[in-house]
Amino acid sequence: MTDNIVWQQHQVGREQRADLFGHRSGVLWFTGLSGSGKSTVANALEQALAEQGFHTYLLDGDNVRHGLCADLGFSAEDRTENLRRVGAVSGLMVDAGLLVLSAFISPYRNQRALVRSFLPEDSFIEVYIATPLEVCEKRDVKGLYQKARKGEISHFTGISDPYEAPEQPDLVIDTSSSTLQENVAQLLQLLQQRGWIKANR
Ligand SMILES: Nc1ncnc2c1ncn2[C@@H]1O[C@H](COP(=O)(O)OS(=O)(=O)O)[C@@H](OP(=O)(O)O)[C@H]1O
Ligand SMILES: Nc1ncnc2c1ncn2[C@@H]1O[C@H](COP(=O)(O)OP(=O)(O)O)[C@@H](O)[C@H]1O
Repeated sequence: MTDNIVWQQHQVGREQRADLFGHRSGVLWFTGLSGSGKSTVANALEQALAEQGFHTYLLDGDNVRHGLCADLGFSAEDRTENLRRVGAVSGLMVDAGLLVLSAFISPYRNQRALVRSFLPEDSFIEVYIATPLEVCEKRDVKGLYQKARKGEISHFTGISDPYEAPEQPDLVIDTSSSTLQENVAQLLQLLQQRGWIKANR
């Protein structure tokens, strides 16, 4: 597909763009079951980062599926295509120098590896939101688990479709046994440890 297309090298690169923002660019990838807390945690972290003047963008499964991926469903093939597009967009945003927060179920290990393949070395942090299925199902914020149990939604992750937990996540968060404030503090600390952001900006 990319035959006869030559990559163009630009003079201003990722590092120069990120330097102008005063932080490193990269992707914080939130994976976990529906209702585990991905969006809530990513949202709260983005708010904390924005308050400190960092340049962020939050990509969220529910939102992306209204536009860029509106043609896709939830078969393994469609999820892979969803995440391929999100991986490519995340790669562009990292090149633009941004701190990207991505909240997608991304249930298969090979799909998360595909996303990683779009990004430069050391610019991907995997955050596993490991809230147990029973808790997510009890929350059932959108009523989707109830529909899945009744067979009204097929391929529902955790009920009628698989979720492959990350083998070596950079951070594990269980939102049923920690507060949002604790989650944000842990994530900020991780970003500082990795040198992506500086404390006391
Ligand atoms: N069958 C099925 N399985 C899982 N989730 C479903 C399904 N149908 C609709 N939804 C809603 O879609 C949101 C997940 O979209 P994602 O793009 O994150 O999924 S994936 O990464 O491509 O697997 C997910 O959002 P979250 O609850 O925020 O995770 C659901 O609201
Ligand atoms: N510590 C916590 N962190 C994040 N969400 C929490 C926490 N405790 C409870 N919740 C609740 O869990 C639900 C998770 O929903 P959401 O963030 O939409 O999950 P997801 O994006 O994974 O589907 C929300 O109703 C949220 O208020």
